[in-house]
Amino acid sequence: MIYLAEIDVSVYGSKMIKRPLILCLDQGTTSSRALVFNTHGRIVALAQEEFPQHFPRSGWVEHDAEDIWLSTLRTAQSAMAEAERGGDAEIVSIGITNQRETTVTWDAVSGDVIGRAIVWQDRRTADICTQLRADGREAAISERTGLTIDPYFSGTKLAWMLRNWDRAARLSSDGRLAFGTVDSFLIHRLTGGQMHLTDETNASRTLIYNIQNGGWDREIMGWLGIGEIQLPEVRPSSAWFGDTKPDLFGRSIPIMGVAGDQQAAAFGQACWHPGMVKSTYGTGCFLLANTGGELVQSSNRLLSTVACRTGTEPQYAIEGSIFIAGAVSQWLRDEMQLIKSASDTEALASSVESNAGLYMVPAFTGLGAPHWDADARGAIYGLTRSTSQAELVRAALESVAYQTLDLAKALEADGVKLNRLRVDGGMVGNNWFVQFLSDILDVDVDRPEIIESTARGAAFLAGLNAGVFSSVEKLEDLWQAERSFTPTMNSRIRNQYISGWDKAVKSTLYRASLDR
Ligand SMILES: Nc1ncnc2c1ncn2[C@@H]1O[C@H](COP(=O)(O)OP(=O)(O)O)[C@@H](O)[C@H]1O
Ligand SMILES: O=P(O)(O)OC[C@H](O)CO
Repeated sequence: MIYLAEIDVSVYGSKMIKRPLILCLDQGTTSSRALVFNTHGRIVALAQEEFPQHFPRSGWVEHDAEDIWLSTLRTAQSAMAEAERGGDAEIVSIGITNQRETTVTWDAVSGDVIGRAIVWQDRRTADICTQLRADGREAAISERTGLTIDPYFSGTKLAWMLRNWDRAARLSSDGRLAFGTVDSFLIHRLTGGQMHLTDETNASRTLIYNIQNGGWDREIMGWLGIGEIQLPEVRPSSAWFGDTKPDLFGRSIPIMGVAGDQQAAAFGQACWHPGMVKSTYGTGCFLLANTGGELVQSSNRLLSTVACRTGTEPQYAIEGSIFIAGAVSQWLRDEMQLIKSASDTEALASSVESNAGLYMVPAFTGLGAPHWDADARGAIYGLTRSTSQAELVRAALESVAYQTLDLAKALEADGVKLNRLRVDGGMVGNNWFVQFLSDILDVDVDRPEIIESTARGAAFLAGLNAGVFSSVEKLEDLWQAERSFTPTMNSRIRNQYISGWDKAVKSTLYRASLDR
């Protein structure tokens, strides 16, 4: 199979086709999106569906895996029909990128999903984490997995399912319980149950995968009480992950690239060299710094994680994970009903001159890096009789920038200086927020032309593997900044703002310690 990508005409088998395209399935926390990319890395079709979030108890977050599957399938079919309309273009390869850590189990024989998927934000396994720590497992888990013990990761979620769902326990003793992250579940469904696979970036978020030797860690599984389970086989991100079942898309299409959404975003942002940093603002915020072939262990409570690779050598990144970023706007819209749409936040925040001493710590599902406090809960400090809707909205947006600063400080303490930041994700459409971020970080912030970096990264992986893109170097030229934001804030005000935030976080952590 040869693709003459540069001139946009290809030979596919014996058939001449014009315009080879890549379909990317971007399965996020709040919506499933399907995007079709051409050989210039541009989007030619897009379909998106939000799906229900379930919050059955305080701190619990669930998805119905069938919603994940059906919304993925529908958006894929719709984007594909749009992109191939006219008959002069053809999708030749599929890339998958997904919300990470979210845990799905199914019956390996019937394919039936067991219970709901437990989402990465879910905190129900805090007790299992406390027990692991009490058993003295922290150092070994951190060294082998690059992660910290926290409910965020898949391992304790899987352990919880086995302890609490009779059907899961029964299937496990019969040797037919399959475990997977969302990529794995989608691959299983897309291939008609033929393939049980995952990629190494997703595996590296499970807490049961050893990133030092690249294999599932049976000892950690034993500590968690995870016995007989069918685990997915792990492949590099740019590899063959099976062909789709012919009846889904009218023909079989190869799945040629898979990556967790944050590693895919780093790849789509062309952060291919050590020291390059990107931060994605979707539901949460995830800052990844490329460390190349070096597995850097953080001394400042950041995570070590596997990055996408196209060569033979493993690649790594250091990551800071924040649980609530764009989700603050959703909370203002859905729970507080202060705004009609997330984009209303920009005009409201711009309408006030200063933050009026108001701070919101959005620890709705605990605090992630660098604090890792599963018991912390959200708080607002500095309310007065004159506090306005606009000030509250501004405090919510500001909190995302301060949380990023906390990550940047930890990164710097680990020896990686943040010189410049590439941003993407739904929230960076908000100019006020990106300017405030640049002011608080005191660095230039680049927003790329295509903010769908996650999908683009997965399309790059699948396209490189399919031969649609000839080399990583050529792809580097496709990255363009749409706008760069330069710091303009006076340093006295900046320091004053940061000091107010630091006190707000300290108070929140103190309060959590009183509740324990
Ligand atoms: N203009 C905006 N200002 C602030 N937040 C926004 C804006 N536009 C979108 N968001 C937030 O960004 C998130 C959507 O981003 P997206 O990258 O699609 O997330 P995900 O992949 O996690 O589903 C939502 O939480 C939404 O509230
Ligand atoms: O759905 P997103 O884009 O907020 O990403 C979720 C992350 O992968 C969780 O680790």
